[in-house]
Amino acid sequence: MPRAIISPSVLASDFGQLSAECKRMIKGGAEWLHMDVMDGHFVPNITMGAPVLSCVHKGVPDIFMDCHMMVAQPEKWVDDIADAGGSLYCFHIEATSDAVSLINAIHARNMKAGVAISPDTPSTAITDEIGAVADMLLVMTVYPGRGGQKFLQRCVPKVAELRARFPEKDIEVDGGVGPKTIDVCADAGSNVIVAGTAIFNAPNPEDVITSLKTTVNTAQARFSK
Ligand SMILES: O=C(CO)[C@@H](O)[C@H](O)COP(=O)(O)O
Repeated sequence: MPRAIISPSVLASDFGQLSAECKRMIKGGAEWLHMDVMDGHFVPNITMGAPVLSCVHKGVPDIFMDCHMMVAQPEKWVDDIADAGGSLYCFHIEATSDAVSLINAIHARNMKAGVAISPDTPSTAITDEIGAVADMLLVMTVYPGRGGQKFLQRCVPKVAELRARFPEKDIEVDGGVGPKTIDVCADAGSNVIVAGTAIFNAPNPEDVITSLKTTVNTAQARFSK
């Protein structure tokens, strides 16, 4: 049964205090930290790249960096992100023509490989062949590019479709996810939860982390029956 994993999106955090914010999230129960890498090409925004991730990794060596590569040429950054301490390299299927080779290259650098789909991409773009070799599948529930957007409920059936085909994989949702939207995500079968605004803007982030985790674990227990 895939376990619940909460991956706070640091995009909503205080960027000047990244390492401290990551430590605070880990102390609050987060297993992963979601690092939004945006290149200004694949998405109309620029955030951070390997040099910043490397600094965070030096400050928090045990961190699991869930690197969401919103970049136009995902093949280009595998070595840099691995050298920076990335744990999972998640690329967009829309940005590559050979997902299986890219997954092999990511694995060759000892990172887990994730495959993301944007809201207008069908879940079937993740073919059985691609899904079989990927470690994680990411269904975006907002258009990639910035935090704080409204959750797109119409993306949720894609989670259910992927969960039916890949019962043992990690399936992540990202965008507008929080206490008000977690139920539909968990019921559809998502077990890795990215939340930015809902966690970082909460008076008690650790309470939100605990509540998201409980909802997901309860839903996953139903799946395993
Ligand atoms: O990658 C993205 C958006 O591009 C996400 O990771 C968001 O940054 C999540 O933030 P919230 O929607 O939870 O505020």
